[in-house]
Formats: sequence, structure tokens, C-alpha cells
Amino acid sequence: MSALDASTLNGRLLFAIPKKGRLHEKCLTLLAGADIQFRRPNRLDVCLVQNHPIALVFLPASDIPSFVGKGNVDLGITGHDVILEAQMEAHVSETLRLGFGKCALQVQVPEAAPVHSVDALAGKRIVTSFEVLAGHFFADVDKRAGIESDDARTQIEYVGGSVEAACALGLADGIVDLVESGETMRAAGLRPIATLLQSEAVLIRSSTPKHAHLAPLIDKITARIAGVIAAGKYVICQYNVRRATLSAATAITPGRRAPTISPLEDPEWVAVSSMVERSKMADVMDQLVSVGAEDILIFNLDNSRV
Ligand SMILES: Nc1ncnc2c1ncn2[C@@H]1O[C@H](COP(=O)(O)OP(=O)(O)OP(=O)(O)O)[C@@H](O)[C@H]1O
Ligand SMILES: O=P(O)(O)OC[C@H]1O[C@H](OP(=O)(O)OP(=O)(O)O)[C@H](O)[C@@H]1O
Ligand SMILES: [Mg+2]
Repeated sequence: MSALDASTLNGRLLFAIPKKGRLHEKCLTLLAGADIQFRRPNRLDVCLVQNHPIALVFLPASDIPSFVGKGNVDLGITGHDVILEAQMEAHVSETLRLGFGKCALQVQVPEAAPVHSVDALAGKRIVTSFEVLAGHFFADVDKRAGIESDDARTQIEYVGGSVEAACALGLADGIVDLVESGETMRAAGLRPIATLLQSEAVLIRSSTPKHAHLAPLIDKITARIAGVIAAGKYVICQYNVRRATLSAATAITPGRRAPTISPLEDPEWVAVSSMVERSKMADVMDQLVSVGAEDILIFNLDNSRV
């Protein structure tokens, strides 16, 4: 493939995808589920989609909010946390929560430190990749502590990664970093003392789009991605139940709109089919058994439009 230039991209919807890190692989799975076909030549961060007038732009997750917010890129996937850090929440609309990349931004201190609330960190040194959010948070802490002189304020220092090493290296009294399983935090001998925010991956578009003609394609891609996400979130639960206990069973599986009820050859029995949240599936099956349902089956969904 020849090198890309601006004319090749002309008229195409630009869709930003995290080029590395925790969100990258999950985004590729989503694109495949939405049938967005592309071949990414080695090292190239822009590539054309074969079956839609779209170009994918592979960028660091933290740069995506400003590209979309300023309207250079039409659509993007990134973390809610980095939208707030980039101060782009007024410039992008978060149109879909994607259910992955879930984590919390927390203040952490060494296990053994005699620090039990953030107020004890007023005027101390904080290392983070989230200097804007940490700056606002500790400005409030300083205010509560009555710190007014610039010299006495909590110092916020930016690092690009491996934030958890800062305390052990003697660079910080505390850090502000993301926590998912807590494994990194515990391995670094740290414990959380406050949570700034919860985050997950989101689909975003510009609040002031530059390319009005792309709106229908943006809506179509959004609907496809929503379908893939819903297919992962729900299962189909099918079972047989006596007509006499049907209402008790359908109260357990009301479905999204209503359960499908089909007659069986035996007039005393019916088959019920209903969408159930995957996370509630085991509980729902237990409850169905307790009201006399039989032959309970669970089916995965490959895709959906719900
Ligand atoms: N441990 C985690 N679990 C879940 N989501 C996470 C985790 N760490 C980061 N994220 C989410 O992923 C986004 C991108 O962070 P990540 O650290 O993966 O990117 P990066 O810094 O570009 O990559 P890398 O750290 O590999 O250089 C974050 O803004 C956050 O929303
Ligand atoms: O609670 P856990 O499941 O352990 O996840 C949290 C870790 O994940 C991220 O690091 P990443 O993998 O992006 O490495 P980095 O520090 O080099 O950015 C984050 O900065 C934490 O260090
Ligand atoms: Mg990282």
C-alpha cells in the first residue's frame, strides 16, 4: 500500500482507536463484531476500512479526547478518565459505555505510612499521570488545610507510566493512579485512601462535529457497536414450565420487552424464551428451578440489535 495522504482520507469518517495498552485488544474485538474490516500495515497508525468510508486512526488513549473534542477526528474509543483529565467533557459526547476498561482512579500511600486520610498529604509530594485531576483534588485538600502560600501547596509531579514505583524510589509521599484488580498496587506495597473517580471505556463523538454529512454513518457504527456490547451483556434463557406456574416464572424472566411464550404438545406446559443479563444468569436459573421450571437452557448471543 502506498503512503497515505490527506486526499486518500478525504470524506472518510475518522475513527480513533487506542494504539496500545489495556483498551487496544478489546477495541479490535469490537471492530470485528461490528464488521469493520481493515488490514493495518505494520507500524502505520492510519488505515482505511475496506467495507465502509472510514479510516481508523491508532492513537494513545489519552490523546483521543482532544482529537475528537476539537473535531479533527469524528468518533473515538477511550477511557472516561482521560476525557476528564484532558478537560474535554464539554467538547465530546460519551454516546455509549462499553463495559470494559473498568478501573478507579485512587490516591495510594505506602502500606506502613501513618496516613489514613488525604488531609495528611496536604503540602506533600504526589506523583501521577493525571496531573489535572490530581491538581484539582489536592487544591481542595490544601484549601481545607488552610494552605495559601504557593511554596506550601501539595506538589503534583507528572510521570508517563510506572507511577506505582514513585513512593519506593523516594520521589513521592503518595500517588494518584488507576486500580483495577489492585494487583499492581499491592505488589508495590501501597494501599488506597481515597477514590477520585470510576472509569470505563466509552464511545465518543464531537459535540460540535465538523462533518455534518457523516452523522448517518456515525449513527450506524454506534448502533452496530451497541449491538455487539448488548450481545455480550445478555444471554437467552429458555425453559419449560407448567401453565399453572407461568406467571411466577415470567416474573423472574420478564425479558427486555416481554418473554416469548410458545405452546408445547402437552397443553399443561409452555416453553419460555427470554433475554437475561449474563451477570444474573446463575441466580435466575436457581430461582426458576425453585418455581418448578425444567429443561433450563442458556444460549450466548453472537450479535444483536436491541
Ligand atoms: N488496569 C486497568 N484496567 C482497566 N482499565 C485500565 C487499566 N489501566 C488503564 N485502563 C484504562 O485504559 C486507558 C488507557 O490506559 P493504558 O495505561 O492502557 O494506556 P497507555 O498508557 O497508552 O498504555 P501503556 O500503559 O501500555 O503504555 C486508561 O485511561 C483507562 O481508562
Ligand atoms: O489494579 P491492576 O489490575 O493491577 O491495574 C492497575 C495498573 O494498570 C495500569 O498500568 P499499565 O498496565 O497501563 O502500566 P503502566 O503503569 O506502565 O501504564 C495502571 O496504571 C496500574 O498500574
Ligand atoms: Mg498505562
